[in-house]
Amino acid sequence: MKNSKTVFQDFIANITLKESTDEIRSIAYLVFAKILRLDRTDILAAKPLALDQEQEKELYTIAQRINKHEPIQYILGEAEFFGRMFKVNSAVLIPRPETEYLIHEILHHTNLYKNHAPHILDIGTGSGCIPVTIKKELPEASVTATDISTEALAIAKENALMLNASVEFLQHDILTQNIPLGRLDVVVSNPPYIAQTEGALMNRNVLQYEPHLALFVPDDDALKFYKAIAVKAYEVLNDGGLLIVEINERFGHETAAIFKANHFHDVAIMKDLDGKDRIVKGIV
Ligand SMILES: C[S@@+](CC[C@H](N)C(=O)[O-])C[C@H]1O[C@@H](n2cnc3c(N)ncnc32)[C@H](O)[C@@H]1O
Repeated sequence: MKNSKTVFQDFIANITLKESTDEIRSIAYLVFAKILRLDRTDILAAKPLALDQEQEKELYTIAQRINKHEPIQYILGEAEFFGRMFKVNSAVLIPRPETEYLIHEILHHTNLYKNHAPHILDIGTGSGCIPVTIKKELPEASVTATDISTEALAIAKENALMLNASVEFLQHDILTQNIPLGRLDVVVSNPPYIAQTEGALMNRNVLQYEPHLALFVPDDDALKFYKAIAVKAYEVLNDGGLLIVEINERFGHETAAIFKANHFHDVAIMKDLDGKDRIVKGIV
């Protein structure tokens, strides 16, 4: 009879990706946790394991999808962000660890609000990972999130429901519409910021599977989201309010200049753990 360890080894033997053994193994652990409810210890313990036909077929199909470079998060329909699992599908960007940095900065800023519950807006919410996390970490906040994509908003709403976070969602185009809200304390956004020509250098798993609406901007106007966000956020932020955005590492200084040109003060560029410019923030 097979055991959990040999089934795991057989699964890995079916993966033909060029990634390192460690990366393939961590993908396989995610698969086994979700599909067979087995963690690393269960697998290493080589427990007797008899798969039924359906499970065998499912593991085979997953291996084929992995071999076609489909991100494991889309295959399993979930991704981790700030310690919580979020549903994802091909209509939403897979939440990235570097985006968690925005959450830390917002929590730090909202510590300043002792006497009133802050109102926070996330523009271009995708899976809803930012507003749902903020609401879970800061339950007294009033949180609104927008996206142009109805498909993305559907997933974001599912996540809010699943994680029991009360967030208001609005379909909204930040490039052509003003922000339809009253006074805000924080505006946050991780907008599309990859120039079309940069796309040519990206990995197949991103390029073929993640939504281009979430990723790309034209080469000749790569900062168009930051320009629109800075103008419109300034109009609706309270005095002392925070605008904070994730950026393309190539455009830290240009994005900071847009903030300054729109009257934000204390404008700062912050680096991620790899030392790359990753966040720009400013105060009204
Ligand atoms: C880089 S993704 C970020 C998703 C999510 N906030 C995250 O950090 O994982 C950018 C999001 O902006 C949305 N978007 C694209 N164009 C937009 C527009 N004109 N107005 C509002 N949202 C837009 C996309 O649908 C996508 O969900």
